Amino acid sequence: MSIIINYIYIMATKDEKMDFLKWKNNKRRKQTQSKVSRPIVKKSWQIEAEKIENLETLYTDFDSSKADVFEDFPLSTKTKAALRKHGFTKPTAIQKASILPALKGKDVLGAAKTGSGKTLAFLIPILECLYRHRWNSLDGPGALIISPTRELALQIFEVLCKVGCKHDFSAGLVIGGKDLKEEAERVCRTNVVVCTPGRLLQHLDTTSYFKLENLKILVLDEADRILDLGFSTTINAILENLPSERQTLLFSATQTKSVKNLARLSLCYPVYISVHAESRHSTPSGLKQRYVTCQVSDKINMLYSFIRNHVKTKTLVFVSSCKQVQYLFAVLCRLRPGVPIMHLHGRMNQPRRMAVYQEFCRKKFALLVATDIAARGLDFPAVDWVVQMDCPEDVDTYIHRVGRTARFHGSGNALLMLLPSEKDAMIQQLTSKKVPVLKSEINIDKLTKVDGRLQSYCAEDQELKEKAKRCFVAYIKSVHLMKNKAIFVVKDLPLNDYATSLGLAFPPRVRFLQRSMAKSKTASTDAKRSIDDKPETVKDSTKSEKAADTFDISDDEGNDLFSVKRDTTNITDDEEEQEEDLNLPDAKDENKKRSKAKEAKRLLRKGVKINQKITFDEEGGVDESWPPVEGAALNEVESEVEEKDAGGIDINKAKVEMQQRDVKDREKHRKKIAAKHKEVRLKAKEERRKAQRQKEQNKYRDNEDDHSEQSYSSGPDNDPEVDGDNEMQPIEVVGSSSVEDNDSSSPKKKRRKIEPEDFIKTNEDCLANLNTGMTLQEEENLVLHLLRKKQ
Ligand SMILES: Nc1ncnc2c1ncn2[C@@H]1O[C@H](COP(=O)(O)OP(=O)(O)OP(=O)(O)O)[C@@H](O)[C@H]1O
Repeated sequence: MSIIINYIYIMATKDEKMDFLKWKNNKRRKQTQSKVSRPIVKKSWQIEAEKIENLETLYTDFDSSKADVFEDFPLSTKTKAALRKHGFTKPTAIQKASILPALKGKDVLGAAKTGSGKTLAFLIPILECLYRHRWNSLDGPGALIISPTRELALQIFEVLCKVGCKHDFSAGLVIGGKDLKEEAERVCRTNVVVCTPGRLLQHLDTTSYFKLENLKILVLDEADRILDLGFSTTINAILENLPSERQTLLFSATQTKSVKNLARLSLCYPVYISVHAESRHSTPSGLKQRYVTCQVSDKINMLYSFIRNHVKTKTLVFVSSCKQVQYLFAVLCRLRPGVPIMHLHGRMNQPRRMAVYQEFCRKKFALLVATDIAARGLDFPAVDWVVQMDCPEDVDTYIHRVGRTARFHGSGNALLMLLPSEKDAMIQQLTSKKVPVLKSEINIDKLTKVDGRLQSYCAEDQELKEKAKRCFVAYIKSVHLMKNKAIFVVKDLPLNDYATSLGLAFPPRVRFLQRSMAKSKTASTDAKRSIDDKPETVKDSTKSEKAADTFDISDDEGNDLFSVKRDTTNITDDEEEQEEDLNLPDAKDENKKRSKAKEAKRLLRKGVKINQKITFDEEGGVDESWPPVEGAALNEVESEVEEKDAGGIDINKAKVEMQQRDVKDREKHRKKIAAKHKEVRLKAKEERRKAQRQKEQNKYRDNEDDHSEQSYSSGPDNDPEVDGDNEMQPIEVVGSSSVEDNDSSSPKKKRRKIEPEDFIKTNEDCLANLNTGMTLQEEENLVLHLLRKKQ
């Protein structure tokens, strides 16, 4: 091309050359001009990289104490936009203090009062961390948030969806009660995993392709709870799967400072941030706290009276165990105090739990009875009252429970019911931890008493009675297992009164308690003996006694996520059930049993017959009666003896009687079944026989003309068409199986398998039809004659 241009240039005239040079210069000038003015178009990733670089430089110069709004924070535009969108404009104290160190990549231990916005304090650094690392779905899990309960995990997930709505990360909720396989497929592609410890470990164990080796940031919400004994094995197993080079954030209203716990997390120069450490109280300022002292037997009356006086409020009631929740919920539903009643505990199935949680969030006025699964972290909107029917395990539990109200600058009320035995020690502990709780006096006489109604409910509803029994045992068990023996003294509980207040006539027997009391008795006598022998051993034996009473578990009975913190090895579930079922006579109950016997006598005198059922057979005779006549007679005799003894039910006698009745009943039942089977069998045979007869008659008619001989030998047993001579043949043939065997050539004979019953019937039928009109003697002679002839 250039050769051609050069050739043209040589050949061109001077003017032409001048023009060409002009044109060339002009073009060059324009080209250089356009190059200067055109802006450099950068790729989006380049812009993003620059922004991230700028953000990181801002971290060093930023003073969070001077920043009043999120807009001032060195955050990505996407995070800021989402915060704006959801109305989060001003950061709270904990957010101000902890976001910056977390952005800088430091390990943070954050502590602040309940409802002070700790969730955002860890969610914002998570989003920024992944944004800085330019994380995407192909990178898998980059952040992990562990929560102690499913409800709290769901709540965190919902807030994450709000503040992360402008980012492109994927987030997943990994909690129990869902399809594991389906979850496994998604969890590997999830960038931010919000989970409960048990479910996460399940995935780490079973989902082969789920790996956390790229994890950048780990968050433990309610860290002290997650790091306590209840979760220790699960958390240790999870930590083994995490990379050692990661950032760790721990948040709680009651933060752990246990070096042992923190050492497990291998924190790197952690920053401890406690924004309310210097404040006067450890609970929110808008929270009014009161306590009342009452007997355990007055608790339900007090709760009912409270509800009746606070119908237009949203109330959360805490009790110690699932079984107490179940019973309270059942009776409150029956009592209809005029407010929607809900319940939440760990033994409910997952969809139900979630439904209750969401419904209570939505409701304006409602009452939720719950165990401590609702104590931590849950942000139910506008709760007016928190009522603690049972004394919490410790002050931390108290702080979390009451923290469900008066959240985020709001106000609320808390009421704590204390037994006289619990009061002093608990109040002293609360005061020492800066919890301002005031005493309230209650006029017990003015309470609305519901125990009478509960007793009648229990009498008419066996299921409710069982619930009451379980509630009783569960409460005693929870008190027995509490760590702090200065507060929780099970032997001071008035068991009889408590049982009556639940609607039970007698307190169910709590066997583990009796055993443990017997143990402590022997321990104390041993100690006495050792005092006499060696004074220096006293200390040790008292210690061992205390150790026997001291247990080491948490109270989340029934919550599959909360594993037990206390040592329940001495009390098995089976035992508990037995204890609930058996109400064996006690020396103490002697009087009550006697009065029951008297009551029975009174009924007999009046002629009241209880639960009598008589069934008549077809002839009008008595087929069945309840109670059985023999049994009733037996009872009468026994009741006389019992009256003499006046000592309640004799279990051994009752057992023997029950066994005898059982044998009789089984025999009767067997006979009935056998008779029924026989009837069915006979019916079937009759039908078969009829069908066969019909078939053979038809065949006989068809072949009658052509093969008369054959017809006789194989013909019907009782064919009415056959004549005198031939009538005898079928009897022999049918009766003799050998004939059938020998004459294998005849297909007709083979077809029918003759049963012995058939034979009897057939012969009878044949004989009935073969009326020759001769005498028996004549017939015999004829038969003999024919046989001889045949031979
Ligand atoms: N900066 C903010 N601006 C407005 N509202 C906020 C802000 N931060 C948090 N909140 C609101 O405050 C309430 C309590 O927040 P959050 O649940 O995070 O408290 P918490 O400290 O984690 O409580 P707990 O100790 O009980 O777990 C929530 O309803 C939340 O939406």
